Amino acid sequence: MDQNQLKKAAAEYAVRFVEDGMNLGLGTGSTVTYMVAALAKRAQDENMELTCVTTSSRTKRQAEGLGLRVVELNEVDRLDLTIDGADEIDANYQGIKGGGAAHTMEKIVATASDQVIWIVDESKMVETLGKFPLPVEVFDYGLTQITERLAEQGLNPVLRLDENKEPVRTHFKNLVLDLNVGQIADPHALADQLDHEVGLVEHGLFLDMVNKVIVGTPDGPKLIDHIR
Ligand SMILES: O=C[C@H](O)[C@H](O)[C@H](O)COP(=O)(O)O
Repeated sequence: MDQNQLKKAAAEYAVRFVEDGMNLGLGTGSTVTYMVAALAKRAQDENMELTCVTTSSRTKRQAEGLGLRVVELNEVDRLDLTIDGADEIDANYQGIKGGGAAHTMEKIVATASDQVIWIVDESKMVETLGKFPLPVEVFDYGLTQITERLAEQGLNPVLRLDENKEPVRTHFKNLVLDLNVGQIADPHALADQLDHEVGLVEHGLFLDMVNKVIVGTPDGPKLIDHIR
């Protein structure tokens, strides 16, 4: 099975946790694309009433195009469940997200959710975070200075460029620095350090946030439950 088949299997498994009447957070990325397709089908087949909040314009377009009801986050009090992908998950179920530059919206939505499920293929599961560069969203204003400060801390920031060598922009029109930090032995310490960095909008460390992980494996989707 290739990586996309594993992603799809995990994504399709996840929609069983959706219940009629839920307020749902929908993440971003290739795995989420499979999930949104499966969700829309289930909602239609079972005539479910769902209210969805999206974490990118890509997901919004797809969800609305498939007939799901999408509202702004400010229009709901809480979300019952958010289903999202991840770039790396360690042995303690801490994650790195933001490979698609959507981590700021994703973190706000995850924080507003009672339950969070991550759907990944098995290549994303690691012992220790850090092989995947850690994304941080920053303003244009003060880019030179924040880049230098992060470099001084040994975090090796690299401005993310697209295929045309233009800077990647987030939903909020900000920039992304990818930090090449190597093995992140203490994710909480690094998150704390980044949380105190002036001009840093949000980083891609998602700590103590996930309740269930669904891992696509060649033997079928594996559910890791009761994480917190
Ligand atoms: O910014 C993007 C998100 O954090 C994605 O959830 C993450 O990059 C995983 O994406 P994919 O499912 O495409 O591997």
